[in-house]
Amino acid sequence: MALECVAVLGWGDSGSSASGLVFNGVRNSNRTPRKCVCRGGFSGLSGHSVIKSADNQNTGKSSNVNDVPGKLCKDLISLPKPLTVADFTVTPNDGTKVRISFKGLPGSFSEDAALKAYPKCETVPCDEFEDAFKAVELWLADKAVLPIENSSSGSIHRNYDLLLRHRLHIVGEVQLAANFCLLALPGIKADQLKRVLSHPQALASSDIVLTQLGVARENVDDTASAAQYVASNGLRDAGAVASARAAEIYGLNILADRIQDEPDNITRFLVLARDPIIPRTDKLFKTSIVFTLDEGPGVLFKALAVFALREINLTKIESRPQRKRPLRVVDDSNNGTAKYFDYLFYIDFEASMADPRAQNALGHLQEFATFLRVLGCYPMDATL
Ligand SMILES: O=C(O)C(=O)C[C@]1(C(=O)O)C=C[C@@H](O)C=C1
Repeated sequence: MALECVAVLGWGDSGSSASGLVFNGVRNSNRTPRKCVCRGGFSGLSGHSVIKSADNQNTGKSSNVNDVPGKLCKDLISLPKPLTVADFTVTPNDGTKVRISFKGLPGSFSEDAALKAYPKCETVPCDEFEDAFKAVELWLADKAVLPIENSSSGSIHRNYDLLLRHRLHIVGEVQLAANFCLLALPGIKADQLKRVLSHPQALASSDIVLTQLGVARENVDDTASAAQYVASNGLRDAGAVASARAAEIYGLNILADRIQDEPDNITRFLVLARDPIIPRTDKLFKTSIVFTLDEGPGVLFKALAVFALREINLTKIESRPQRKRPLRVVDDSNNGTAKYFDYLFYIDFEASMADPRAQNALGHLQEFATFLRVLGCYPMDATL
């Protein structure tokens, strides 16, 4: 019995950070000459592989430089080295740039969140939230950073729905305090402005200042798009609510800083990736799940009790209609048949999936949930 080695190496992800080993297999085979299929600059497998010279490939004789007197290989250094255990570790933060997709233009707060999580990253702006998901699924980006909730305007429902429709995993969260600035073309004063453009959340959060100015408000897709629009169209009667970084990128002046009504306007973003991370217990982890329940009195109470019983703190609960099953038909002996809206419940709780309490709670929930999916288990962001 001979050994056949097949190594498929060099895991490229569209020129970005992750480069490492995808698969490395050594298997037994009854067939003769042993094939080494190597890609991406490596060849050879520790221990077992034999590199053949061109001369003896047809004869099937073994090739060992020690068998060929006086013909010692001159460029031993250039020969491929056997893999070591270090080759099996993919290190995305080794200086090569991790690519992060986000919705918006450069200078948006979502890009700030991506840069907070990965300061050296290369950001990948996307038109829509769904494009940011797809960019990761299609390996155009390594991760996506998307807003999920805001301290003043609440949940970003679109992203809850997309989490379920796509199969990415939550691998992190980022809390970002957005500082809204009023921007305009250089030389323009605040009292010259007739309208102000921005993301609806930024406009709503800057209500006091905008009301004082008496300007009309115009919604655009993101704060940086507002700045870009004012700048590229040379609008002298329009301002933008956006970040100081957007002012710099698009060449606008900051007329007023910190114009948000609430001093702390915090947005929580999720970091999504193709693969989950390994849950740990040596630091604070959070787990996000989504589930559905049967109809009946106290079922949601029972679902929440699986966490309360184990002293697991819940940090967020959200319900969304089930699009594919919008109504549930229930028998009602008095009035015939009743119809109820059917919901998906999203819960974030403070425990790692490596913690037996979390495993038991989910095992318990699974006994009566009609559907349950773990969206991700990730380190908590306690910084601002
Ligand atoms: O418009 C932006 O700059 C965004 O990144 C989007 C967004 C949001 O979706 O809520 C994110 C955070 C800010 O508070 C305002 C807007």
